[in-house]
Amino acid sequence: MRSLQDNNYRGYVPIGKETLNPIESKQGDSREAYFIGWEMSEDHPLALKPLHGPNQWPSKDLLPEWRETLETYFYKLLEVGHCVASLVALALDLEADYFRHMFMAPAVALRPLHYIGEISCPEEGRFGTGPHGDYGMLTFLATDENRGLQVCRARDGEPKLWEDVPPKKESFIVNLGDMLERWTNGLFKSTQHRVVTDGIDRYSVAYFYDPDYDTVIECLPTCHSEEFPPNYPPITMGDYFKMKFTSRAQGSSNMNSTPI
Ligand SMILES: O=C(O)CCC(=O)C(=O)O
Ligand SMILES: [Fe+2]
Repeated sequence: MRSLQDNNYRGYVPIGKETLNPIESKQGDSREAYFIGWEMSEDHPLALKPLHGPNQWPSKDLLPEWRETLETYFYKLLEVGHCVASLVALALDLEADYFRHMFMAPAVALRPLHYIGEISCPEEGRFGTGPHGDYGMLTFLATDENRGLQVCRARDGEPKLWEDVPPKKESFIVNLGDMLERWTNGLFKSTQHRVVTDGIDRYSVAYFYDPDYDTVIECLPTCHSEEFPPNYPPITMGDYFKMKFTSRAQGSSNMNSTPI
């Protein structure tokens, strides 16, 4: 297929091709996805960086309104992301626009997802989406009325307790990502989540609100003190993503645990 996912992770990902948690999954996640990011021509200076470049669009004959619909959603959600990031900043005793300069040409991603209606079985390693934490700052999830999403609050507990997140019309489910955990020195925890499906097709749309590629993710000034020094070394957004993609390709789990 012409729109198959490219090196910048843009385009179509067939059913079972992606495995978010290679340790716990015995097969690829039973979903298909389509990734779009910030639209950028090939000759744009930023397009030299990983994750950046043109999106892959199916032909207009095939899906006449696909591009316009997704682009409208993409840029509207970017505004929503900026608003919620301001609230996060205020909650952390920072200026409302604290994060804004980190989102000038951000590596945000929009991902419509279709779950194929398999019956998931976590004990046998069959998931709609394997257990993981999202890598960036915030994720805005819109889902249809079918259940599937679960979160684990006590991520270091054994056995892990997974709770259903009931779908709610006209609302977003907001997940906190790994970067927010690193920025806040563990005060905000990256939401560990997974999708288990029960034989019914399910649709969701994930929007990953993630900063510019070169943003350094380091402990925020209001989140450390002498008794509570930074737990995580600084890392750029780009290097963090590279690290996560590499460890996923090498078969590591994407579940986070509290650093000791
Ligand atoms: O489909 C969902 O509800 C969640 C998807 C998800 O967690 C992801 O793609 O990272
Ligand atoms: Fe996720």
